[in-house]
Amino acid sequence: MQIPESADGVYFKSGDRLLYRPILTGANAKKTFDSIPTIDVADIFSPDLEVRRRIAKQIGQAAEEVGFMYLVNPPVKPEKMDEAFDALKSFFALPDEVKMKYHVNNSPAAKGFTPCNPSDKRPGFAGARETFGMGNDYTDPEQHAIKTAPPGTVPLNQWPDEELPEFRKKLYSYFQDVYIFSKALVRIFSLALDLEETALDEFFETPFTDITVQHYLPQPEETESKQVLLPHADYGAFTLLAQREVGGLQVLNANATWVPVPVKEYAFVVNTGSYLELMSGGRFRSTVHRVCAKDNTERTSLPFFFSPSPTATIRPMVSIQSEDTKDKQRQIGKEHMRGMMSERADHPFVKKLKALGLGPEEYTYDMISQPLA
Ligand SMILES: O=C(O)CCC(=O)C(=O)O
Ligand SMILES: [Fe+2]
Repeated sequence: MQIPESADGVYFKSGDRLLYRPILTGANAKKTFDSIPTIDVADIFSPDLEVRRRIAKQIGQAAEEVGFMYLVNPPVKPEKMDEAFDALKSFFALPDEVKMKYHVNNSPAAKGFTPCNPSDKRPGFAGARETFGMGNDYTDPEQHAIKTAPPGTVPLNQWPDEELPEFRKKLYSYFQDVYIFSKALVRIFSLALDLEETALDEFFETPFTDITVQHYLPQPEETESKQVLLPHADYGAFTLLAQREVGGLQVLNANATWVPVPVKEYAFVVNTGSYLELMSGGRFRSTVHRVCAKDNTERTSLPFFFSPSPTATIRPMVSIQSEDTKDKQRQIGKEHMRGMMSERADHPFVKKLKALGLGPEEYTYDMISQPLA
């Protein structure tokens, strides 16, 4: 999808839709945020429900007013974050021909390495970044606590065990902690909607998890305004982003002004995505953001995308506040397949599905982990 540019507003992508927000100035300007709120979650596992409710109130307010927040003192230790970033640094430092062994085209779920390709015409990709991704793969024993793989399942994740024997262990150690944190946040969001604390649990029994690490490359000829990740809204339930040393993330407010999200060491930047927007009847916002290159430096960002189970069908769980979400329901597995089909036309798995003549209505998430006939 090409994203048009305009002097009067901002075009952005959400899932497979193109949306627009006008710049409002003077008398038209709305009351909106100009910074990202900070919330202390040190007591997220407190046995006292009232303490958890207090955290939920603050997080709910931030999700409604901004859609982005810093969560400080999270239950993921600084050492874990450092280990994950260090492991990623060693991965991206490998020679290209080694990284190419783990190319996303080897994985039906497009997990693994995507090289930086200057001729890649996809928005935000041209010469800007390379990525490494991992996510749901129940053939990995590290995920057996969530689920074991049904017979015939093919592996989806790819690990550079040969070159970096510690990489997988370090990334999984981080994954396990952010996973537990995310499950706790599901309950916090439930409380924030004045629901029973466990009311949303059933949607997240075997959640979609996805880490897609972005390694932004230095942009020697560019000024600060070069967009290296184009404006978009995340479509998951929520995202837990870890940043280290170099910033560049910006968030769009209601007047279409870009608000910076500078690095706060060892905090998570948490943003609510379109699935939680729908489940919250439009209360929690899926806010537009982008990344701009800065000072010709490289940057690595580590997002953990957390979504309902592929088998879940989500719906508004409280009264509807925004017309946008009226009467909507979404089948998560199908949404995922549609996203993959629209974003990765050149992927062999996507081509194979097309060759079989299957239309979007026939896609099921199981197709990804079972060999295609
Ligand atoms: O690199 C960042 O800081 C943000 C990444 C992001 O927004 C995304 O991957 O969806
Ligand atoms: Fe994002």
